[in-house]
Amino acid sequence: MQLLDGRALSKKIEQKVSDEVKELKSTCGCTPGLAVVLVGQDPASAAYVNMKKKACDRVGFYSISHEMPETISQEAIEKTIIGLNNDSNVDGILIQLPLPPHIDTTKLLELVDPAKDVDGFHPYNVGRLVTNLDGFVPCTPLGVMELLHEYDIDVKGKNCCVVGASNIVGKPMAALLLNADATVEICHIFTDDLKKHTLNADIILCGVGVINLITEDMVKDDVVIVDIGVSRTKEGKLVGDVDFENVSKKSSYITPSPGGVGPMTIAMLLSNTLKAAKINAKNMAETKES
Ligand SMILES: Nc1nc2c(c(=O)[nH]1)N[C@@H](CN(C=O)c1ccc(C(=O)N[C@@H](CCC(=O)O)C(=O)O)cc1)CN2
Repeated sequence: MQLLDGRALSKKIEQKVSDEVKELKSTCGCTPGLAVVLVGQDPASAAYVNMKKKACDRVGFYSISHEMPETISQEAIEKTIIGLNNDSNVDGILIQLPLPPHIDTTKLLELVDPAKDVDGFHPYNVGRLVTNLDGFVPCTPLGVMELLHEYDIDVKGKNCCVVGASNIVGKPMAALLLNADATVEICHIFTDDLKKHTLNADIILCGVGVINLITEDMVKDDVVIVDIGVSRTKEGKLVGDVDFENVSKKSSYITPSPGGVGPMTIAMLLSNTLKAAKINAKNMAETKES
């Protein structure tokens, strides 16, 4: 069994982003900028935003966060997003999810300029992903593809079982795998007999947030396991969806959780923001020339 070490790969990607930022600064004087919108007091969301800010600092991005109270109105958040769409210092905009129940999340995601949509949640970018066109791809599934690539795991022709059908993880994960010529099954809360599907899979990618959902008897020998779930036990320990201790014995490759997919999410956010900044810099240079 070999570990898919997301922490190590994320450091490598950060270094590459950092080098490219230096180059961008020296060639055009541009500093990539990321704006984060955080609504409410959810401690996990606040921790993720903090991790994103620190990562921006490490690679030399400009970053700004708009932290808003739980009771903020839809209109006030919309106004903030419109302001960020028009702010030339901001290349990427991210709305930390989930949002409080009184907020219309879809409407806000649709308001983000697709060219600044570094989370890849705007329907424009979702459409480009599904049609296998270049665009912004959600960070977590993009990070999973990078991790598989790093360990030379080719998904072409493989039976991949995606467990979880969320807009952030499951659906874009399935689209990326399909674009890479995998045979893809998506299982979800209404799937009858999950084990029947997982037992048939060469690669299982699970992101539902249910502790020990995937057990040893549900996987075949030499399976590749990508654990995208994050939960906290009663004792406060972070764990994934997979019974790591027992499933790892049957796996060829497996992600630890924490230390697997999570750090890749942040690395891909940096990579997407750099991509947005480079496109902006190129567009600005072309406008100046003409
Ligand atoms: N706007 C978004 N909201 C959310 C996203 C997202 O991609 N965009 N994803 C998740 C949360 N998330 C980033 O926002 C995220 C989750 C986990 C990690 C991570 O590095 N986890 C570490 C453990 C960290 C810890 O010690 O707490 C790991 O797994 O090793 C980073 C980002 C939902 N919302």
